[in-house]
Amino acid sequence: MAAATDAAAPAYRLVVIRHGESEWNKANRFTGWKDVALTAKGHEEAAEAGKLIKEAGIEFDAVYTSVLKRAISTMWHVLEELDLQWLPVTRMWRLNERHYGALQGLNKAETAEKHGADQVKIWRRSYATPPPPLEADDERHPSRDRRYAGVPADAIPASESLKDTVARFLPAWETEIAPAIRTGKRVLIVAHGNSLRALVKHLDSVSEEDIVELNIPTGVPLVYELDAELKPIRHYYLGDAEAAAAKAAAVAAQAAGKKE
Ligand SMILES: O=C(O)[C@H](O)COP(=O)(O)O
Repeated sequence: MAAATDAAAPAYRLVVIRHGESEWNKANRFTGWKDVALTAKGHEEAAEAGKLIKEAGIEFDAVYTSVLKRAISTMWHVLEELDLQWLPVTRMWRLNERHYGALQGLNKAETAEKHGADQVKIWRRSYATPPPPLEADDERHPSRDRRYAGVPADAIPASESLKDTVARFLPAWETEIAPAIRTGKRVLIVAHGNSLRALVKHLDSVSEEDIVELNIPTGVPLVYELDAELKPIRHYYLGDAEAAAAKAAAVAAQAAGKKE
């Protein structure tokens, strides 16, 4: 795609979507790399995301997603709504959700009751503080999951801060996704709340202070219009902006939410 001549006209457009509601989103549990499925509502959200993209007349040439089924299933719904099931898909562990360490499986509200709301907000939204790690011999440790067999042992996390997530996400962006966009490929990324926070922080140069208050809603297409240097000109959610903002606020409030 030629670089835009009009300053307001984007050179490129990127669409990113957080997966639809998952079983552990519904149960208000820390999920991270636990490979949970979408709920019925999550499947509906994913199909609705595809419909919104189709109504907006947006097309794609390449799709990137994680190796977790809540993102992969969301991608399938979107491609089905667009009748683009044939598109090339790249599944990358680097697009996985942030690893939540030993918090994975715990209820967020119960964890806030036990450790305090401030501590949970630090674990969920701070930039450089990781959650407590998994022990190496924990059966949940990713080194025991054959889908990560090709990942160097020192790259497999037992817990991740957002800073760690940015550091392992960016090689995927710099070496595969951004070059594809620069060749003119119209790209869709279907990923996770915190791996997308990592991308948004990079794209918009969000400060370590401001990133604390950024939350990504499930299943709502986020459109980035980029200039020739892949710098954002503007970004916006498709569909009802107030509904997207309300969903993002609900994500922020989960630590005070549902107990099991
Ligand atoms: O991994 C999870 O628990 C969620 O997908 C993201 O959780 P968070 O919004 O609490 O970071």
